[in-house]
Amino acid sequence: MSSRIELRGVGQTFLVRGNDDRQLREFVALEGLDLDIAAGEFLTVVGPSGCGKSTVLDLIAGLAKPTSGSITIDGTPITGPGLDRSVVFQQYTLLPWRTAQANIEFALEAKGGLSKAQRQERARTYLELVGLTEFAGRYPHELSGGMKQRVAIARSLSYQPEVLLMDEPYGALDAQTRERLQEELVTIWQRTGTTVVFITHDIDEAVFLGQRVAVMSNRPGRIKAIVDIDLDRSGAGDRDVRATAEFAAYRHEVWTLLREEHAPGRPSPAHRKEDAHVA
Ligand SMILES: Nc1ncnc2c1ncn2[C@@H]1O[C@H](COP(=O)(O)OP(=O)(O)OP(=O)(O)O)[C@@H](O)[C@H]1O
Repeated sequence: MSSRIELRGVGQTFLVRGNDDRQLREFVALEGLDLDIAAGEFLTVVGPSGCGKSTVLDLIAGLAKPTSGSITIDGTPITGPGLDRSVVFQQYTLLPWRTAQANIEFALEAKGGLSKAQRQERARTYLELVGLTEFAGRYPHELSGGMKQRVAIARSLSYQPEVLLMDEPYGALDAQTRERLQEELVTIWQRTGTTVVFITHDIDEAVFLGQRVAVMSNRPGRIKAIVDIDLDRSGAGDRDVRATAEFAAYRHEVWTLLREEHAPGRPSPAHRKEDAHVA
């Protein structure tokens, strides 16, 4: 239940109005972006604000078409949204008039192909996976922010997508809830083998979650470097993986790459583009 995704020479140009003359002009958000995402991998994406992270995710989701280049999933061009891919956004997009369980069932109804009993069973299974069995009957306003996001994740996983696309899904959560959900997500990913692409501003989050961290350059966005992360996350709930020396070293590597983007004239000698694994 996983898919391989390839982006080749992807460019995205938007037409925007100039501040002064209000004339339409081209705005290059992405240019010549190459990226390979292996089947079943957990890839995190970091980059300066406005570098095009969400644009990349929208393109993979099929919510937009690139101006140039190609994007394929298992060799087939992506031409629009599909049930093989599911997106989780920062805002909890739950229906307020439906319970947690009914929100998931509703999404499965839209997908089709399952009887009512199967939908109910599937919704229960995924609520259990995110630890919300006891809250199945609650409405969104009766849930905490972290719980709502867990329902949104359970709903996305319930379609059993091959690819889970996550755009800053934990951005609005407090630090402790965020860490717990990161650990839960790693466990779910290990169990399901889904391909995950996860966008974040948070370097710790990117290092903790990703098997690889893709660092994007300033606009126009490209993949500047890929950092392979080899961390033992087993027992992450009991062991503070984030406090280990390995974690700190990876964190520093990603931080330095990002730092160069904020001060592009002064690359650090240890992390010049040619020293890193450039995708
Ligand atoms: N539909 C659009 N029309 C015009 N410009 C757009 C559109 N969508 C995105 N942009 C511009 O493209 C650039 C990349 O936007 P995007 O949201 O992908 O960046 P990002 O890296 O996700 O940003 P952030 O980290 O701040 O969320 C930004 O400068 C944004 O203003």
